[in-house]
Amino acid sequence: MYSLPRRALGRRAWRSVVGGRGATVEVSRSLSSAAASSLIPREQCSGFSSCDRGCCNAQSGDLSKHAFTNSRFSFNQVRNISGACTGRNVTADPIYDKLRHASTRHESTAAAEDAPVEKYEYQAEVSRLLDLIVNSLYSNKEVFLRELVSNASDALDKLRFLSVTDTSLLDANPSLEIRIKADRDAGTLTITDSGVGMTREELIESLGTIAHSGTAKFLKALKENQGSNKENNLIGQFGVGFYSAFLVADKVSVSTKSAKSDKQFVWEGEADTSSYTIREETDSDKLIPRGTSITLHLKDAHKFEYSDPTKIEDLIKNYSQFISFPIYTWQEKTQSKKVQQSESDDEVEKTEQDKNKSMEKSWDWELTNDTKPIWMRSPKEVTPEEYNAFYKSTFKEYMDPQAYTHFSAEGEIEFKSLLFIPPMAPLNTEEMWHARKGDVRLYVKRVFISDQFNGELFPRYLSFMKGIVDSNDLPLNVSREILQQSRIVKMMRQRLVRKTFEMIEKIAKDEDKEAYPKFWDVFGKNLKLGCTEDSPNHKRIAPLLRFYSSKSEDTLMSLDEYVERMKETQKEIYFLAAESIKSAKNAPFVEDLLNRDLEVGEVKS
Ligand SMILES: Nc1ncnc2c1ncn2[C@@H]1O[C@H](COP(=O)(O)OP(=O)(O)OP(=O)(O)O)[C@@H](O)[C@H]1O
Repeated sequence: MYSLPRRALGRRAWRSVVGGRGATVEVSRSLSSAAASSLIPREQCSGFSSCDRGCCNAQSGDLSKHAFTNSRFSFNQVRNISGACTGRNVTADPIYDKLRHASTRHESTAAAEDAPVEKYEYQAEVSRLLDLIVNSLYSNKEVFLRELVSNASDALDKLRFLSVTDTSLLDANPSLEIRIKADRDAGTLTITDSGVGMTREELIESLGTIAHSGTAKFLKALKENQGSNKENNLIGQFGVGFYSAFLVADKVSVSTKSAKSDKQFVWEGEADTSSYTIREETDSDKLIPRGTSITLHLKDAHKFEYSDPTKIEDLIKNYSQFISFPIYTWQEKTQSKKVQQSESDDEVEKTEQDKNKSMEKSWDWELTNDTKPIWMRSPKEVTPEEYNAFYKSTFKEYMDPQAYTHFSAEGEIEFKSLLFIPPMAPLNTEEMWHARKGDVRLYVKRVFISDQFNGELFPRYLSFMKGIVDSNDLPLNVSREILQQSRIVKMMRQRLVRKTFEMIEKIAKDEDKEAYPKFWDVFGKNLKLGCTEDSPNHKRIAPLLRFYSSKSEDTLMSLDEYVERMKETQKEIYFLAAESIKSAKNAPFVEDLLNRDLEVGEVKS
């Protein structure tokens, strides 16, 4: 009864059922590749030919080759790398050498004899973003800590994953942790992780360009909302990643030692400038075994608040309680201390307590979060507030999910999962039909593997789902190819889809009659697409479809309700693809059906 054959729908209506043309639109190029295509070809590059030593032209071919193959370098960065042509052997890194040699500006200033400071220009988009952040009136500035801790956690995840195949990466420091130190006297806040760290090129690539999804999305939304007063709220909605440090700091310094390199580098940026610097760390007191240490030099207006260890502890508990690595904060402790008993007469006067103890203040690291992943806990122990908080902190969302489910699959395959239906569709409608990085995080035995396998775990029409999947059966070195051929993954996918339907069905039966229309408004198109793309689940999806009709003009109705109202002699379901119920009713042949008291459904065209 529910099958909707293409013939019966007609071309226009069919298109509307499968989601319209939008369903096949490709995601537009990312900002990073757009940046790559805007790189200036060698022959147009004045920067190369102005080298006063005449050596850069000879090398520029190498540079442009590098620039075009590495989409994240903008020409500005390439051109402004300083220290060029000095012949100084700053680093053995071949890419860096090429960039350095090709540069024509000589802006390096030697901070120490052997550690020249290299100055770089930000990509234009970053400058714009920084300008917005620095001058932002966005009041919820504390989100910066959530962003930096989440980056630290990502860096630890990356290291843990790499160390599965190369245990030597952990040699320098076996512990995987985050430490946060608020220093009242210095007015600084330092977040240190023992994660994967960054090489010099990674620093340039990551902290000088916009090559990552969250910030790119932010900029896109910003463009779409230009001139409106929504700009400040967008910071909260999208998160601006690392750059959010400038919400509270006027200078940020990042000291980082990659697991892949034997050198440590320091990146420094200040608010209100269009450039940043990088130098090698040579001070032996400041060397770290591996990882990244980010120091925020707090703005005067925020010094008091964010150099307060208690405030930092509260923020971590609030925003980052679900990070699965230990987060230690530097806290002052008051301990009772035993004192030597004096035999003098004066001492006899003191109370017993005073005699034996006095209070002692000291500073120490204190574990501030619970490191057991929420999906490993029993659903009975987790509160709805915790699920909502987990959703918001993990997926950087600012609203609660519409629904969630937490379950373990046992038997032939074993995995645990926590799935969420978001409250809103992606702002960029083109993204609606594509698996987005970050939405489904795959773990194997608690080790984070990737957040780019949504397409393997969910069908396209459910690409809006977010969640965690932690498998006990997959190998740790799992790749997309393995996933695509794996029988285990096929079974996991079936279970995940089934659980998703259960959640949607639950919303449909919710006592709150507004809940399902709200869901339908956001994700109705997805279900229509599912109806045509997922024939094995056809019968499960069809009862979830909703329409307006000539007898239900203001309230969405289901096919079941239509069937219940059908006349005894009526054999067919009548429907029409139209822009609105009003235009459907005006269609000439509908009039005849209405005169015969037959109900006509409307499918949005
Ligand atoms: N603590 C860190 N350790 C290692 N790399 C880092 C660290 N912090 C930032 N990075 C690098 O800088 C990049 C940019 O960080 P940023 O927070 O701006 O965006 P993101 O985390 O990639 O994206 P999003 O904020 O959308 O999740 C990261 O992708 C990562 O490569």
